[in-house]
Amino acid sequence: MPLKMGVATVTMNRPPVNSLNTEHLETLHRTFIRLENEKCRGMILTSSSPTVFSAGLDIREMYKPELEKARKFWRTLQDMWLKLYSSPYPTVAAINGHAPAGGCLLSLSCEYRVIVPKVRMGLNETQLGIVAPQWFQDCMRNAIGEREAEKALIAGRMFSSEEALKVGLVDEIAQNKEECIQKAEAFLASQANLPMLARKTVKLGFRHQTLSRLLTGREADTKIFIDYIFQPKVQKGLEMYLQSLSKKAA
Ligand SMILES: CC/C=C\C/C=C\C/C=C\C/C=C/C(=O)SCCNC(=O)CCNC(=O)[C@H](O)C(C)(C)COP(=O)(O)OP(=O)(O)OC[C@H]1O[C@@H](n2cnc3c(N)ncnc32)[C@H](O)[C@@H]1OP(=O)(O)O
Repeated sequence: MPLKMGVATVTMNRPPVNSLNTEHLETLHRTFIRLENEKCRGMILTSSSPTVFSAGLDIREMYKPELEKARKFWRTLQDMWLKLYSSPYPTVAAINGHAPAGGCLLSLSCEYRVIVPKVRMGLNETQLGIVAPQWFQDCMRNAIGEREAEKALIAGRMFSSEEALKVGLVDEIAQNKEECIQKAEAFLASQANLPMLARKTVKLGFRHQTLSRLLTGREADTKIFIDYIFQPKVQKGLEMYLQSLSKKAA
């Protein structure tokens, strides 16, 4: 995590697709805490993969899990997201590859998004037979508005880079990762002279409702997750999805 002029670039590096298991989520969470403690001036979130930003939650954490491990997984996801979404420093996602589901959530939790061409992003959970949790949905709604979010979430729509720009899911398209990072740096530079306290206060004001919805209902949210994924038909769906992903690789 190099810090250049107080700006950190956090590069996810969990091959092959940066899927988010408990350990990876813990690493991200610790990183965001550290950045806050070190009074970081801005953060760029990106990926070491040439084709994938993040494939979202690691489906193997939800497929036939032990109960306590599944609970820990979900709480760690909540912790990571609460830290990122409420970060006092400016955040940009340099989306240099596909960003389905939890990968899309990571980018939506940043303040500004730059994407490369020919990749896809969105909350596709419905297509997997699972449901994007309320706080995932809130992040999408906050980015693109009620009507577009409702349509996208019901369909589990994956947007192309161009569609994402058109609907406001991202702020800019860059030609490649290098340009993506340049544009991310330019956004952070544009924020650098703003008084930090005022900036942070306005940001948290906008995000307060979404944050408190989870903060006041964390246990209930965990229970909803556990009850949902332990249903036999949901497990069957996850099994088939995992098989389809493996078949694709074969
Ligand atoms: C009322 C209800 C309320 C509460 C909610 C209840 C439940 C909902 C809970 C949570 C919400 C879920 C959020 C998620 O994030 S679920 C994950 C969704 N992700 C996806 O659908 C992406 C799947 N992956 C892909 O589409 C492609 O892999 C991708 C486009 C990202 C990259 O393609 P590429 O061709 O480069 O790689 P692959 O050959 O497909 O994959 C390589 C390797 O990685 C494995 N893989 C891929 N994605 C995942 C994943 N998300 N988790 C685990 N493993 C993954 C894939 O199987 C291959 O493995 P192997 O065959 O062993 O090489």
